[in-house]
Amino acid sequence: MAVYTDVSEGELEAFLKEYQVGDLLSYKGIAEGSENSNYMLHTTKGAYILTLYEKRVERQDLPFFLGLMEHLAKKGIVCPLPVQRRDGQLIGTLADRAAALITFLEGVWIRKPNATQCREVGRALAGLHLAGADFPMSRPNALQIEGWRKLWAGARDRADEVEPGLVAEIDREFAELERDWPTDLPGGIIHADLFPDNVFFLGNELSGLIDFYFACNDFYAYDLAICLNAWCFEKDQSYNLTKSAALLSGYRSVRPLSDAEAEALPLLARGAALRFMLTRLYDWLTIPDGELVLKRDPHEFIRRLRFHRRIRSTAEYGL
Ligand SMILES: Nc1ncnc2c1ncn2[C@@H]1O[C@H](COP(=O)(O)OP(=O)(O)OP(=O)(O)O)[C@@H](O)[C@H]1O
Ligand SMILES: N[C@@H](CCO)C(=O)O
Repeated sequence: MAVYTDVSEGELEAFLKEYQVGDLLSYKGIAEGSENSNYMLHTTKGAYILTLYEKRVERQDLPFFLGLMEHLAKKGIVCPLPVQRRDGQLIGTLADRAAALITFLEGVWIRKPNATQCREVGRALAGLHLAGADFPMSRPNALQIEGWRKLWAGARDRADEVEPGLVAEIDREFAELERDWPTDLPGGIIHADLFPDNVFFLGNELSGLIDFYFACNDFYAYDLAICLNAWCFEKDQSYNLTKSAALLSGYRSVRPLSDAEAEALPLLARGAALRFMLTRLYDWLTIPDGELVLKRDPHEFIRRLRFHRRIRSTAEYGL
């Protein structure tokens, strides 16, 4: 999260009158994260997270995201619950943005996850895939190859400033991914952004999943490939095979992977690395410095992309 939009106390109090959450005691912006504006609220009834949806979230998609959280929570996945307004709606408007209140989850996200925690994440991801299978709504993935192309079009002119030679490398990558991207793997609802900062733990026990604002319908194995990118690289960008093997075995203990899914992992992981490189690159080049917004480094994902390109067998992921 981040704070792109400031909210005054008066505006917030008026907004909260639409809910049965008591009176406002305190609120503060959460600097962490990069997509939406988030505030931590304390009211006389408890703690809540207020989210104001920013550029990558379309208002028309909110019923999908919030409905999905309700659906998953009912199925036993620990995730925030959207709070209903007095009129029964889940979405309001604050400071000219679509806004929602969600329940606060206990736990912390882990800066340096261990293999046991990676196994838990694999299990939770598979659990989410199974629990989402009967969710009645669907949403195409806006960040598939076509969406990546749009981001690239907005960043390509200046990409060589970030790293010389990047334009030619990424153009080649697009050509290969477009040629080889699978078309018929098992799919359904995926989280699509299950990074360490979106998973809370209490010790080694996973205590909740947050941030469903990229959730969509896509291949399950693509979600797994996102997690390999997000959880298994160390700070020096080396790949931690122990964590990777743990994450994959955790996943497979809940939902088996077909041979076709396993074989597709290196390519899907390249696509996932490219996707996160591109959103980061775009933000890197377009968000002014000095905002209360975390600008994430695209270089990490350039290196991860190169790693996956060199993979010749899924054994290199510990599968
Ligand atoms: N339901 C919740 N309970 C407790 N803390 C929360 C909750 N939702 C968000 N947070 C806090 O806000 C931070 C950012 O939230 P979130 O990851 O949803 O934001 P984002 O801008 O969408 O970020 P990202 O860059 O990961 O997409 C979290 O790391 C956490 O500290
Ligand atoms: N998890 C993403 C941010 C949301 O797109 C990243 O680390 O780049």
